[in-house]
Amino acid sequence: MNKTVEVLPDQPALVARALDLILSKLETAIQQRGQFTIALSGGSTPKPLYEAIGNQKLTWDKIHVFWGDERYVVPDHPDSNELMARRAWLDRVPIPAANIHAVPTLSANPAVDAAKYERHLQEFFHSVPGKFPALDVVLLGMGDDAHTASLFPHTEALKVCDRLITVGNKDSSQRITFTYPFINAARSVIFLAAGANKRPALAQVFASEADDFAYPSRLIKPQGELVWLLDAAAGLELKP
Ligand SMILES: O=C(O)[C@H](O)[C@@H](O)[C@H](O)[C@H](O)COP(=O)(O)O
Repeated sequence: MNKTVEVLPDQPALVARALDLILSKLETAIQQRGQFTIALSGGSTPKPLYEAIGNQKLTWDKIHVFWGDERYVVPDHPDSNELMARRAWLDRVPIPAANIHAVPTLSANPAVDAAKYERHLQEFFHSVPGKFPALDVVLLGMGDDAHTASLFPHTEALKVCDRLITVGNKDSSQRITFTYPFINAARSVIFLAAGANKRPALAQVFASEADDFAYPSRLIKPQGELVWLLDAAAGLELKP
């Protein structure tokens, strides 16, 4: 694992750096493999990044968008990660509808939809059960409790290591999430974390010893590249 930690002066600088990184990986991926695959995170931090990507002139037919996690709500629900990304970016660019690989949430059974998303990913990547296909980029945020995607502390989702997709739980609300082994198969994992409220969780995630199940972002150790992009408020005391 190749880990880098960058502390940017503020959130606009963090977004600008994330955009640079993603555009560079997009260009390399399309040159080398003819397509670019990215999994998006929800939350508030990435929204300006999605808006910035939506302002770019890119070869949209070669770009495929997935979600690393999704709330178990209908796609037009205000909590939907898909809705946020569509409004901020995807509905503003000529990306083919087939390139937007939204998480299914309409079967009224999260486990059924998780399995459905897994099958879709396996078909897209021509992979077989037991293999973890590599996305070019998985974008992640981190909650104040050190959760990432919908992998929350001390939940069953953290024990799922033989699937790509599973059901996550935040208190009583159900989610669909990449498993941590699937995230770790990515060529690049980019965390975006901003705000002083992230400091206590970051201290645990970066500590040499701590309980991975209490601080799930610790489980993210990709075979490829791990990049933490922090603003100064979040990264002030970090000794990478
Ligand atoms: O569906 C979600 O909410 C996200 O995927 C979640 O994991 C998010 O990334 C973190 O909670 C950080 O959220 P902020 O960016 O708002 O701090």
